[in-house]
Amino acid sequence: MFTTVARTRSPWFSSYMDVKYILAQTFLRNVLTLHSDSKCVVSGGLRGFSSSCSLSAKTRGPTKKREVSEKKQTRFFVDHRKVMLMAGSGGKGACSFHSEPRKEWGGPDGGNGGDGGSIIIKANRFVKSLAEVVPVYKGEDGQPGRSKNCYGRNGNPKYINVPLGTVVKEQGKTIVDLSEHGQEYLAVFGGAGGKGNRFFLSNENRSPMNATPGVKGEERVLQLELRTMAHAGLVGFPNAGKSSLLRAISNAKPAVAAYPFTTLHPHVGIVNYRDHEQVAVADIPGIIRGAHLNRGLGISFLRHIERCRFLLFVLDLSAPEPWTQFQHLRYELDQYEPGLSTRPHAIIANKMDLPEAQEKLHTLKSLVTHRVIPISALTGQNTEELILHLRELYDGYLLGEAGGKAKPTGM
Ligand SMILES: Nc1nc2c(ncn2[C@@H]2O[C@H](COP(=O)(O)OP(=O)(O)OP(=O)(O)O)[C@@H](O)[C@H]2O)c(=O)[nH]1
Ligand SMILES: [Mg+2]
Repeated sequence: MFTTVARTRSPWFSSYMDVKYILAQTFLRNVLTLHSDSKCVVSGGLRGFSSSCSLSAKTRGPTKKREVSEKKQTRFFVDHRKVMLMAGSGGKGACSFHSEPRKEWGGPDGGNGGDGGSIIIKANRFVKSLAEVVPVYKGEDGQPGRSKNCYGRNGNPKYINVPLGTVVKEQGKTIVDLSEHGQEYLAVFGGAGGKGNRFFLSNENRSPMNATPGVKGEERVLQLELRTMAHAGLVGFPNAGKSSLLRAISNAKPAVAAYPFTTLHPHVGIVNYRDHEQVAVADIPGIIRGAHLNRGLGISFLRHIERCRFLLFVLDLSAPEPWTQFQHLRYELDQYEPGLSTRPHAIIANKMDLPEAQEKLHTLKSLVTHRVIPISALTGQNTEELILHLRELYDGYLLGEAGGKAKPTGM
């Protein structure tokens, strides 16, 4: 249409318009090609032109949330922290005298300073580790008092949110165990605000000149330690199949791989029963012989099973002498806390799907006095027996220890 109209005017004008038209078309084609891999609407120089190219976005399908690797997760999982807490100091009191026309000596009117803000440690079930806790906290200072009897504002309290199961310690001594959502511990008190000279007005002294400074806020160095809360703890050598077992019996999805020390921090899974009872099971990193001498990952993470009411020793029946694993595990547990291995427990003989396992099972049963439950976490073989036994242990705990309160220490 362009060219037809143009030709009626002059040949020069016509070729000029032709070139412009071609250029405009090329430009639009380029823009469309550039954006063709994403949903876009291009509005060209020509009025009313629009083109949607959302097709490629549709064919891409729903975007999948990428799984975070165990190693990356561990970077965000912190189970102990040392913190220095400095509460806010009180604001100083003011020293001033009221003065206005024809009332020159109106008396003292210096207001008091505000109190400093305290620091409170609060258990929050939405917080999963101590990674967000910083080394130093400083409370808000109170505002100073002012003339005309104006009091300074109090400093706002500062909250440190910690996960449930955080133990607060000072110089190694446990002060408080924050195990319930919303539970608070007032760690450091803010300093009291100073008094203004109005406060010192008396019949003896009609024009007090003194005002006091605010009190300095309290200071403390505390250790925060997270102890996972679960009813049962899975204890075993690396690669024994603890994480596979937790996956098989609960809703948790810890990483599973054929190399040792796949699990680097504890995972808690919930085993649900028909009567709506729930038993929490914790999978912790693998323990090796000499772990108490800091071999492997050490045994410091055993703090996570300190609260567990019963233990499940997971043995790898594909290993040469699986019964020795049981002895070594008990020894390492007792090195961490004497008597820890004597808690109610069961032995889980894992990897029963492998051919050599059956023979070793007989030997294992003849060597130990405790109940042995043969299973295969990989195929799910006999996991029902384990789930039922877990319930027996749980019920025994309810009857014996808690007298009806179905919670591990502090849960
Ligand atoms: N054949 C067989 N292999 C299993 C079984 N359970 C676990 N495995 C394999 O053993 C390897 C280790 O399993 P994990 O569940 O990661 O072992 P883990 O005890 O959690 O290991 P760490 O986290 O390193 O302490 C994986 O390759 C699993 O597939 C089983 O019942 N049978
Ligand atoms: Mg594991």
